[in-house]
Amino acid sequence: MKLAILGAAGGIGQALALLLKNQLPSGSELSLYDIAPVTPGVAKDLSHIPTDVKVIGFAGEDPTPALDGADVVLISAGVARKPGMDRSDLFNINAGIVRSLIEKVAQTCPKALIGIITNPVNTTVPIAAEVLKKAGVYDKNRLFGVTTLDIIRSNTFVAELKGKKPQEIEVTVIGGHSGVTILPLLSQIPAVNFTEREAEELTKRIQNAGTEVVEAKAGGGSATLSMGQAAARFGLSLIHALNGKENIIECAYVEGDGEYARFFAQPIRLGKNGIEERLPINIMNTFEKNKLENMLETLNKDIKLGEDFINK
Ligand SMILES: NC(=O)C1=CN([C@@H]2O[C@H](COP(=O)(O)OP(=O)(O)OC[C@H]3O[C@@H](n4cnc5c(N)ncnc54)[C@H](O)[C@@H]3O)[C@@H](O)[C@H]2O)C=CC1
Ligand SMILES: O=C([O-])CC(=O)C(=O)O
Repeated sequence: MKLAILGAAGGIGQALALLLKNQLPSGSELSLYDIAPVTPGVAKDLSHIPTDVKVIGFAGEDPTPALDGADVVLISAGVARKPGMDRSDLFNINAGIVRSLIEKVAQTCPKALIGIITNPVNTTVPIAAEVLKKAGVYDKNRLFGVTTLDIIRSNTFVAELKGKKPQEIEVTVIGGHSGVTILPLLSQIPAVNFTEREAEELTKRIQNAGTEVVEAKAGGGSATLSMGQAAARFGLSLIHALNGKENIIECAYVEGDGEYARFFAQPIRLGKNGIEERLPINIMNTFEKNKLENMLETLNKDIKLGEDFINK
């Protein structure tokens, strides 16, 4: 299997590449691309780690050589937030970057499973879908907005609050990937109960966790290491599913049945063709139902912005 990272020289890209060099199945290929000239050097550096994963690096304007034959493409190319910015402030720069990279994916490896990390995810995923559609190669089972960071953060924060082991908690997080559109289904965690106040405060912390990191990094960027871990988990799930492993469940921001919005983060079962099944979203309590209701206007606006960017 070949996995390509676009944006591989960045904070997320390098952390992700390191984790994948160590965790991809034996015989895999890791292909690194970034406009930054350091990228072949990042690949060279990683190539000295003794695992049976081949790493090659490409820099410059054209990602085509890096994409050639890729089975999975993870995209973290673009700019990150600084304090005072909202994820939507990244749209002006990142929308064009995602468009041009996806055009190359459509030409070079149209069957690849694509994971979009670049923010604003609520909007960059619809952009990618529309570009692929225009190229005649869109398959809604193969395009994912990577929201795994919301899940691993939720697992950590719930475990902290309830004195549990974080590895034993798995929270379903639905909606999108910004502010009010991030909705952890705390009521669905087995054997863990929250007071109304705990649920309110924890939901707010999970929704603001990206900002927590942006402020703590004081102008030096946003989450890169935890995101590297999240993207490695998601990328490995895609690779294992392509390799035939069954019953791999992840939450991701994907095109679904449109019940709430055209794109919606939800639990999915992965397989050899990407999404095998969109799993039902379990019954929510009133608190969560209200939060869901309240996010939809924002989420649908974010989606339309992406669709219009390509179609208008
Ligand atoms: N989905 C999620 O949960 C998360 C998403 N992000 C987003 O991920 C993106 C990347 O974040 P970082 O790695 O921290 O940023 P970074 O600035 O460290 O790295 C971005 C990399 O993209 C490269 N790049 C820019 N334009 C490019 C192009 N046209 N082609 C190829 N490479 C290009 C840059 O040279 C740089 O190496 C940001 O948009 C950030 O908001 C960050 C954290 C979580
Ligand atoms: O907050 C940001 O800008 C980066 C991000 O998406 C996250 O950390 O969840």
